[in-house]
Amino acid sequence: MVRGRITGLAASDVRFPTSLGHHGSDAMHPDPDYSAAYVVIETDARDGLKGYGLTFTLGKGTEVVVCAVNALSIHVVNKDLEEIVSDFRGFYRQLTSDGQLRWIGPEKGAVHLATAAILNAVWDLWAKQEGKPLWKLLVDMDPKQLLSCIDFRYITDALTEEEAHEILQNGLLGKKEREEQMLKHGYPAYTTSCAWLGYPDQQLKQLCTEALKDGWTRFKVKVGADLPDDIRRCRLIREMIGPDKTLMLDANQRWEVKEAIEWVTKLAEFKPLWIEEPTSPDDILGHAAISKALAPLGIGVATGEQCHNRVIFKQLLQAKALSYLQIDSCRLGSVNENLSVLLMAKRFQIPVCPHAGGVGLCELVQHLIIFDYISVSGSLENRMCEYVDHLHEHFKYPAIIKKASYVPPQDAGYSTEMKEESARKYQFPQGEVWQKILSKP
Ligand SMILES: C[C@H](O)[C@@H](O)[C@@H](O)[C@H](O)C(=O)O
Ligand SMILES: [Mg+2]
Repeated sequence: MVRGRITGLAASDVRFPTSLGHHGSDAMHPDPDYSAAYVVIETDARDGLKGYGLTFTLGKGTEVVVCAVNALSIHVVNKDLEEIVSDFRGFYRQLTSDGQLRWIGPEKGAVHLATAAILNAVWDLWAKQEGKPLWKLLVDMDPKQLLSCIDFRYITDALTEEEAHEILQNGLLGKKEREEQMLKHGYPAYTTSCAWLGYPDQQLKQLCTEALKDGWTRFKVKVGADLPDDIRRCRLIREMIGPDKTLMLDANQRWEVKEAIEWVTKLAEFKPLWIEEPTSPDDILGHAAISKALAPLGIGVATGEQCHNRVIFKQLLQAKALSYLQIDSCRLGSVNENLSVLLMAKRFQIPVCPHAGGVGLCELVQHLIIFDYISVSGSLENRMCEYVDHLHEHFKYPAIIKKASYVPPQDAGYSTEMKEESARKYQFPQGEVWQKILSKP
C-alpha cells in the first residue's frame, strides 16, 4: 500500500507572535513565540499526497533547526517510502547516526529536533497513504511491526526487544474494547491555558471561570519565579477550583535541587499532584532527590518535555526520579523513539502524561497517547494529556476537545498539516504578519 519515491523535502520557519499576549510564558521562557520548523515531503506517487511534519520551537533559533533539517535531507530525498517503512528502525538509525552530523548531537539539540520534524512528516505520509489517523495505524500494527520501528540501542539494559514484545502481546487483550471506549469517551485532558506566568490575576480568574464552565477538572499553574507570587496565584486558583479538582505546578527548570524541595514544600498546602521540571532536565539524580523528598507530602515529580532522548528517560526511570512521564511528540525522534519510551514507562509502571504546551503539540501527541492506552498501558489511572488552547485554528485537522477529553482524530495522517494560508502568512520573516510586526519602529 505504501508507495512513491520521495522527490522533495522543504523546510520552513513558521512563527506565531504569542509573546505579545504572554501566552505560553513561564519562569524560564517569559516571551515565547510559539513556532515550528515545518517540513513538507513530496513523492512521485500519483496520489499527490504529501507528508507534513514539525518540531516545536520558541521563535529565535527556528532557523537553526531548519538548517539542520536541510543538512539531514540527503538521507531522505530519493528514498523509496516502502523501503523506509519496511525497515524503519534502520532509517531512524541512519538519520541519527550520520557519521558527521552525529557530532552535533548525538540524538539531542537542534539536530534531533530536525530528525523529529522529518520523521513526523514521514509518519504523516504513511498514515495518509494507509487512509488512517496515525493512532489507528499504530493500533492496527502487529507487535512485530511496531518493534521493527524502534531503535533499542542504549536501552536494552532497561527494556529488551523480547520484553517489549511481551508488553505488546499482553496489550492485545481487551484492545478492541479500549478502542471503542476511546471513540466513545475520548482521552482525559488537563488545561494549562488559564495560568501562564505572564497572565495578570484578573485574566487568570476569567480564564479559570470559563474553563470550569467548560467542564475542566484538572489545571496546571506556572510557578518558580517569585514565591509570594506563587503562593498568591496558587491560593487564587485553588479557591476557584475547590478542594477536589486537580492542580499541577510547573517550574520549567527554574530551581537548584535544594531550593526546589524548599519552595515546593511551601506550596504543599495547595495540594498539587505534581511539580513539573523542578530543575535542569539533565539532572537525573537531582530529580531523584527531589522525588524522594517530596513523596511524603504526596507530591510527585513530572518531567520530559526537554528530555533529549530515550536514554535520559531510561535513566529517570531507573533512578526512580519521576512519578509522571511527559513524552513530547516533537523533541524525541518522532513516533519511533516515543514508542520505546512508552514501552519503558509501561515496564517501570510509571504513568505517561504527555506534554502539549506548544504549537501543534496537542495535534500530534493525542495520537500517541490514544495508541498508548489501547495497545500498551491499558490504563487511565493517574493519566491525562495536556491541552493548551492556542493556535489550533492554523491546522487543517485541529485537535478536538469534548468534556475535557481529546476526541480521537478521524482524518488520515498525523494531524500535522497547517493551513496553507497560515504557513504562508506566519513564515518568518517574509510572511505578511511578520512584515507588519517588524516594520513597526
Ligand atoms: C514555553 C512553553 O510554553 C512551556 O511553558 C510549556 O511547554 C510548558 O512547560 C508546558 O508544560 O506546557
Ligand atoms: Mg512544562
